[in-house]
Amino acid sequence: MSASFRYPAPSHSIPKQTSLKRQWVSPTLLSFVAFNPSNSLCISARRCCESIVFRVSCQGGNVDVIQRNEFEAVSFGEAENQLTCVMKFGGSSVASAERMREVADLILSFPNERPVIVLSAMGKTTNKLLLAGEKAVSCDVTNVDGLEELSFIQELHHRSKQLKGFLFPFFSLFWVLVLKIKGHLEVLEQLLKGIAMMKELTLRTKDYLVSFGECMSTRIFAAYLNKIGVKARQYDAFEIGFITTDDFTNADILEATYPAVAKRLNEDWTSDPAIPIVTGFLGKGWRSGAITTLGRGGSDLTATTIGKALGLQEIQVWKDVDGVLTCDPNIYPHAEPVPYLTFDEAAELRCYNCFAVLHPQSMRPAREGDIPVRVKNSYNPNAPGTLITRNRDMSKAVLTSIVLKRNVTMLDIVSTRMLGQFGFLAKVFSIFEDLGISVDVVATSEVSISLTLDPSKLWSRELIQQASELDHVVEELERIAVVNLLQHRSIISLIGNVQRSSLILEKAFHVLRANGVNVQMISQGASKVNISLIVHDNEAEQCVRALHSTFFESDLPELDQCDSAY
Ligand SMILES: Nc1ncnc2c1ncn2[C@@H]1O[C@H](COP(=O)(O)OP(=O)(O)O)[C@@H](O)[C@H]1O
Ligand SMILES: N[C@@H](CC(=O)OP(=O)(O)O)C(=O)O
Repeated sequence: MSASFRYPAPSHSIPKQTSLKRQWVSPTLLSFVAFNPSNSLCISARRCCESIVFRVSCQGGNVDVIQRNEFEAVSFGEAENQLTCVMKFGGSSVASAERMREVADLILSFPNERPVIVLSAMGKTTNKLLLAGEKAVSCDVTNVDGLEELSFIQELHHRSKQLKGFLFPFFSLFWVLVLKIKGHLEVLEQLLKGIAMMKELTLRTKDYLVSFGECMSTRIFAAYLNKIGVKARQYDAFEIGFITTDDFTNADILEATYPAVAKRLNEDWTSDPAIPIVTGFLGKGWRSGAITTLGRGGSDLTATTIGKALGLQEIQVWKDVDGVLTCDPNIYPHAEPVPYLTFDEAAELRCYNCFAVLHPQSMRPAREGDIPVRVKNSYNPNAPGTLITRNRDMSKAVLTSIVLKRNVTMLDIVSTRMLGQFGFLAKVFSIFEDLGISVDVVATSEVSISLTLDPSKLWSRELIQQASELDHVVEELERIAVVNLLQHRSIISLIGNVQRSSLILEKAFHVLRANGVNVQMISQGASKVNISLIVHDNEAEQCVRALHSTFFESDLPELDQCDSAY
């Protein structure tokens, strides 16, 4: 088939009075997948349990089937037309075979896009893989095949590759897929046996272990698209130029990634157009050559990296919520979608030790490439979602969102005045640098510093479990200061309009006082988009709810009045 097909909008792709024979196309006519300018259409349809690709001509409004091709995929897009956008689907969007089918329909409902698809592992596969690895460490090799998590993963992926409702002929793509997925599941079982034998699970092994999730989901999805007649090509990110640091479980993407990824995807697209289906979350360590991961939720970063690398028009991040919400809906169910955000605001939504809506680093490539990011709900595609861009109209904006980070460690460090002010600050930060620990929120006076430790680095190094490492930090600091280590604290970040920070603070403190909460530290970052308040863990959720109802559920004073007042 020609490479000049393009899929049209289902609504206008085929005349209403279509005379496609009913025995061929049942009422379950699914999606129109390709179209060429000479008025011939390729249609993917489902009849009973069968997937069919039709090629029809629709000259003069009459539709005649000119070819019924059940097993050959049609080319997608025109070679001379470049890829247009990235669509990233998270685990919640592709939690089952049925969901994969819905996501495929969703992709096909954007007729003018030539997308790169980034997929996460199906559902909770990453969590299950990690749990299986941890259990394997303390289990006998002979018991590994009985691990509940392994059975769950095997069952989920076996079921998905069969994609109920689609009969595949012998020697078709389906059998290639069966063998590939079977191969992955076998290697996974061997890996878990290896962990059980060695009785250790290093960070490097952890990354290899979780990579099975994305490697399998993308293979299943690409095979499914091909089966319904949409030509797709699967890619493992670590094979196409995603070069990272060797910080296993929390690797950073290196600059070399951008040209390498662009070259590979563009060249393949130009020579043989097929929708790229790329594994999210994964990379290759530049020194070790081993598989790395970008930190939990890292597929968002994969998507924005591809967007920047290819200079695409838009990055779409499809989730299970109606966009970025005014706060975490698990904390407060009345959270509402935020229609517009700037990259700076979105970057401040990061949350290392809780499940944030966007990966903490994912805004960087989008901002650098100035590519709009749209956060959408794959369960509710009609919801407008959130559009994230460089600038937005801030004239009516006060508070945008509230982020809660729980279980944070805080240090109060008071100088013993052995060093001058500059010397003191420099020494404190050099201690953190030497120990490889990043700090998150900081507030200083001439002789004291209060700070919270950035849990992302602590977690990746598993320092949280190793209290001795924290003791070591304190020991080092005690050479120059009196140190108070405070645990079980929460950071409440108020992301809002810089121009209205006094209004935000006034309101926030009024609410906190009314709730009898004592703020232990306050900091406004250099970006000024974020005001952070540190409170005790056990007061935090109540604070978020109270702040939410004040800022988002009741009327704020007229902004003109605020402007003249501040
Ligand atoms: N401010 C927020 N806005 C939207 N979702 C949030 C927010 N804070 C936390 N979340 C949580 O983030 C989830 C979506 O992120 P994630 O699970 O990483 O999605 P996916 O796996 O689909 O990429 C939501 O289901 C919600 O529970
Ligand atoms: N599967 C990985 C990467 C990822 O981005 O997932 P999700 O898009 O489902 O948050 C994780 O669970 O962390």
